[in-house]
Amino acid sequence: MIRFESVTKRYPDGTVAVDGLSLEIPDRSITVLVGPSGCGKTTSLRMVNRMIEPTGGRILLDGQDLQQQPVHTLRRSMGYVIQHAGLFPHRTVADNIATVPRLLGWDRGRARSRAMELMERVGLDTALAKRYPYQLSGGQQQRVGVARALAADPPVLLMDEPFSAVDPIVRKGLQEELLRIQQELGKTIVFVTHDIDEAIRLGDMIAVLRTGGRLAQFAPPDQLLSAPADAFVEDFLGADRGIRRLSFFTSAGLELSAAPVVGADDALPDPPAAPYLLVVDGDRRPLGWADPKRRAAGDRTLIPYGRPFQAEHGTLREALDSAVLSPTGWAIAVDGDGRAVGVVSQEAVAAAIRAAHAGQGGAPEDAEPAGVR
Ligand SMILES: Nc1ncnc2c1ncn2[C@@H]1O[C@H](COP(=O)(O)OP(=O)(O)OP(=O)(O)O)[C@@H](O)[C@H]1O
Repeated sequence: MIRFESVTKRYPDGTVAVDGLSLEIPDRSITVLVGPSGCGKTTSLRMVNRMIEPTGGRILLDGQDLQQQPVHTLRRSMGYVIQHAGLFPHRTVADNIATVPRLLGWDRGRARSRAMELMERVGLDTALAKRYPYQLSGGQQQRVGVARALAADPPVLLMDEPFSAVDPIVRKGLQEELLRIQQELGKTIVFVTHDIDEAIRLGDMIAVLRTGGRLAQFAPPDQLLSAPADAFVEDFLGADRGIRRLSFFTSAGLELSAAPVVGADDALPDPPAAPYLLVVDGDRRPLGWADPKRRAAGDRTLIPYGRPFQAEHGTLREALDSAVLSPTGWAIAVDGDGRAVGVVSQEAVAAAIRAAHAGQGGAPEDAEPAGVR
């Protein structure tokens, strides 16, 4: 565990970048430091690998004061990833990744096979091994940066805005990759970002810092969203925190109704069983909604269904989004293969949200308001 004890950093010009920071960073999880520009995130992170020394307080790693540990041993136990990856421009991808193993005295062959293994782990085609950093996209460079940081299998990974320089889609891919790698490797990751959405997405714990390097709140993302400590944190979280919090509730408990389903080429039942009928293909994948009134007038166009949600592995946020996007007001639930397994109304999603907020942790069995039962 990494423990900050009343850590202060005052730069020689008098700037107090970090002010009495106390924090316990749990092992084998992702802790995000987030806050506005200049609030001391980078300074805090760099004090962990002693690129910057505190001017007050101390930092302990597994109970040992960092000051007591030789800097080079410490740095080798901590991978470090920065914005723009910071790769060595004149070294190939494989040589970049193998930097620390080579420093540790591994022979060339072993370091190289480790580099190949890590390229696969971070989702890079090993055919890129002989390229130079300038021959890669920004996202690929960041992956190399992550692979390089993981090369000597350090228990701690320090990441300073590692995904900030890439576009939102690449960034999402990198975030997913990091979560996947973390599931496999279980590192102690300290991650700096100024983006609260990234913090919520990645963090097991989130430390919100305010200008002057003071801790505003330290909490898991769900708790941060449900109970911001003060107006500063609330403001920093943004206006739609209620909606974002729904990402932490599963959709698995939503009671699905069996939609009146028809095949693409089928005639509609007469009389129709519902105001709208869900039209599916031969594999039960949704195609759209049929409106019996339109059909009667000879119009066979389907009403678009928006975006279905995953019945078992989705969230209430996705179910709500799905219901809101659907012109019929019904969200379509699908299984892992995209096959329709049922539908749920906006009202039922709303009831599930009320129940979740009432502390029931999921969706109610029926559409009754939570307080009634
Ligand atoms: N070497 C230095 N000398 C003087 N002041 C510094 C030095 N490095 C950083 N600072 C100041 O310390 C404060 C914290 O800087 P730091 O880089 O830790 O913030 P940050 O939260 O990472 O910011 P950003 O999100 O903009 O990267 C800022 O006011 C910054 O100007």
